[in-house]
Amino acid sequence: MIRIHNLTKSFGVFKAVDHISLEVPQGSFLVLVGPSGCGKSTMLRMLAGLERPTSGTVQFGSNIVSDGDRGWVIDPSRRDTGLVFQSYALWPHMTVAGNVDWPLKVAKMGKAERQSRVAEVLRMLGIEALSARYPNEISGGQQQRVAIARMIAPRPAILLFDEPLSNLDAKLRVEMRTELLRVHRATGATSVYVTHDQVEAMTMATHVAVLNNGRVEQFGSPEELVANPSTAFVATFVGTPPANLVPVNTLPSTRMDGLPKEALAMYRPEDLLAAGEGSDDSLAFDFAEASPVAGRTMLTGTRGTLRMTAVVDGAPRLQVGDKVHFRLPNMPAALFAQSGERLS
Ligand SMILES: Nc1ncnc2c1ncn2[C@@H]1O[C@H](COP(=O)(O)OP(=O)(O)OP(=O)(O)O)[C@@H](O)[C@H]1O
Repeated sequence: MIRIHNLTKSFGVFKAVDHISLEVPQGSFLVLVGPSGCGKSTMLRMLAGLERPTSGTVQFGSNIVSDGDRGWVIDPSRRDTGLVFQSYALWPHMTVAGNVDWPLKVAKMGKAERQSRVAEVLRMLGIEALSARYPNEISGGQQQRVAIARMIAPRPAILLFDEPLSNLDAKLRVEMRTELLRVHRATGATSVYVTHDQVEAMTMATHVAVLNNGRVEQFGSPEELVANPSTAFVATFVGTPPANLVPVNTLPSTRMDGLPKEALAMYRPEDLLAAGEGSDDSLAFDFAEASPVAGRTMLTGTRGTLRMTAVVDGAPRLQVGDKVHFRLPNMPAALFAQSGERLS
């Protein structure tokens, strides 16, 4: 179990992490997701013991491992955590096996036991054939596997990942997601994974915390966040593609009835229809792009700073310069205040 209570980290007057509280049970895969600068890495560094909280506590199982109010932090090497960064940070002068063996040596494990554990984790990551190579003799994806093997070798109870896949190409990234989840399950550890990529978050997590400006916008399962976003930020951040928000006062009059004029209306891409001609229940946008997705078409239009995306069957044939008319359902899926809070 990981319990984070009122965790805050200030740099001068700036709060990078601002009173965050959340808890996940053992074996969870918690993803911290949000835009650049929202405080994800600072959170992870506090979990790793690399950064002292300004206030609040971090608890792993029954142990408090960081206490900002009392001003103490258990050393990173004594927290039973493993850490993998975006840059793999392998030791260039050591072979693959040497890199994986190193933390076991530091832990003073006996030689025979070390050998068998190194072989076991290399096998688990499918890199046993590379054991005698040096880091500069293997690919980026293979280096990332070595970094993961090195992290799990000492059997830490908590695995911490900071954007571990962002240096890999798109195809490898998708493969490594599955691989990482397999390793996570095989170890029985609790994982915390930082990413700015909501697709990664939604596909991997048991629990997601969407961060924005150092605060948790919403904490829940991927399904909950998509089905029931509690803020406008979450509504337009998660989902493939994310939901659309339109100011109520720009809706066609047939769709505005009974809605508060100042609010933002949320429409899901799959609830819209697209046409080349306008009607009294449609909104006109400048056609921007269309792409095939799983036998359907994803269509996007822009109007000033507004963007609208629909996923439809039978899309009209459009070219840049054409108008696309999105037909709206009777009621929006949700309403948000201009400030972002959910109204209904
Ligand atoms: N040592 C520091 N001194 C001052 N400000 C810092 C320090 N470390 C981080 N910050 C600030 O705290 C905020 C959060 O940083 P953090 O690295 O946690 O963000 P992030 O969400 O991980 O972003 P990214 O995805 O770009 O890595 C940023 O505005 C950053 O500039």
